[in-house]
Amino acid sequence: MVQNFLGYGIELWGLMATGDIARLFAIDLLINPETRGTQDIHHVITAVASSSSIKSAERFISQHIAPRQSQAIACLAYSSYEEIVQDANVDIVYIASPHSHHFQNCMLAMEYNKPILCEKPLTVNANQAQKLYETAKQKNIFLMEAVWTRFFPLSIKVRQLIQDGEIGEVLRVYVDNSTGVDISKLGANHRYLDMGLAGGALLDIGIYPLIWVFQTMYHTREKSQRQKPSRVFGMLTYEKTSGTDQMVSAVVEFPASAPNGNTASHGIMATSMVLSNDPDDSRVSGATVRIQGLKGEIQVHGPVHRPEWIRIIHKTAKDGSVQGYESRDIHYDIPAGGHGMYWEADEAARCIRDGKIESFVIPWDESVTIMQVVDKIRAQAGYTYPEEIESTQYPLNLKKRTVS
Ligand SMILES: NC(=O)C1=CN([C@@H]2O[C@H](COP(=O)(O)OP(=O)(O)OC[C@H]3O[C@@H](n4cnc5c(N)ncnc54)[C@H](OP(=O)(O)O)[C@@H]3O)[C@@H](O)[C@H]2O)C=CC1
Ligand SMILES: O=C1OC[C@@H](O)[C@H](O)[C@H]1O
Repeated sequence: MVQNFLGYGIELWGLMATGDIARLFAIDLLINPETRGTQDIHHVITAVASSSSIKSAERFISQHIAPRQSQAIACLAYSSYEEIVQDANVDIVYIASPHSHHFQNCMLAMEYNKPILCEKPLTVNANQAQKLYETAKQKNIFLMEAVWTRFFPLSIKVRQLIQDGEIGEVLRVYVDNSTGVDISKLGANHRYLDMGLAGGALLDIGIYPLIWVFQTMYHTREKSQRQKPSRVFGMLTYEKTSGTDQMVSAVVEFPASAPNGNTASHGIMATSMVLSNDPDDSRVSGATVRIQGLKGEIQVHGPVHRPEWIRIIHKTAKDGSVQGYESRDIHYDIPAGGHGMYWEADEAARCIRDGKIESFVIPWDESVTIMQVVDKIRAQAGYTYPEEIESTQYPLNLKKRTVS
């Protein structure tokens, strides 16, 4: 990271892949950080790599970067991921390939000691995640899973409320992330429907309910008090043509918390690609996340991955008996017309500036534990992906993008 004359740390980003989320991330990165109150970090994009063609990288730069970044800053186009990880003018790579490829792409970046922010889910399974974090530790390289929702001010507030005891001990969390995609309109090789790209609901959108379950029931405890799930029960249905998973329901049980917990707690998650938790797009279908404690409830409204507002409901008590309820709402803005991805980028940049290799907000062991839950749900359904994308061998040549 270089320092400018005003004392800002300037993070030089290289983007690996040129798909949908890379575009949203690039636009967010180049929004003036002061619009969200960030005074210590600036981001610039110095390189973009496409595994399919140099044209794709060049087009991405001219459409999404050039209009937003000073022409004085050179942004190079590369036609391979191998080139971008060797660019000395890149402080950190953002990996935005399909999740099937994250393990190989992260290993490649670490071969050249490049710090990484890698899109969710970090990998296809827990063994791959474990191997990545072990490699990062051994080589002293920053590695963070891009679970952007956890960096929203709304999420930070929810975690703080729970830690402050606002709703008492949390016994149950319900989360439904069902996005209502019209699968018939997707091309046959869309990543959602491609087993070779680790398609399906669980890894793509089911990961968010688990992110919520863990950030409310696990991460809110002191590190020494965090206990791994005692049991996981899951069910899964398949999309008939592609064989990818389409709908998943699961219960994650956490053991009673020592020393003051009195009972086990349940994280209940549902996800579906074809059903929707907001069927008429009206935002009036109710809370998508409900965090239920002995003294009240926190409800989260809006998309599970990009939440908008919360309602805090308290039991009011007098002389030990419940008298009624009171509630208050807090609405959150995503400043400057952004998508909300800049907060995770700020965190990654600060970690690198401060010499950290792991973010406290999504610690490595928690990221692996979440993937272990995913593995358990998949194992109960006997749901596996092609061997090469489940593998922890590196290097392996995986399927390339087909450009039509
Ligand atoms: N945080 C969030 O809100 C979101 C996160 N995601 C995550 O980001 C990742 C990418 O998703 P998204 O951008 O929607 O996907 P896209 O299909 O739009 O883009 C993926 C890109 O990855 C590259 N790629 C490398 N190998 C392949 C391959 N074999 N087949 C297809 N593409 C390949 C391509 O770029 P190139 O040819 O230039 O190398 C392609 O454009 C996923 O892991 C997903 O879970 C997705 C959406 C939202
Ligand atoms: O992370 C995501 O969030 C939004 C979804 O539409 C997308 O498929 C998924 O990858």
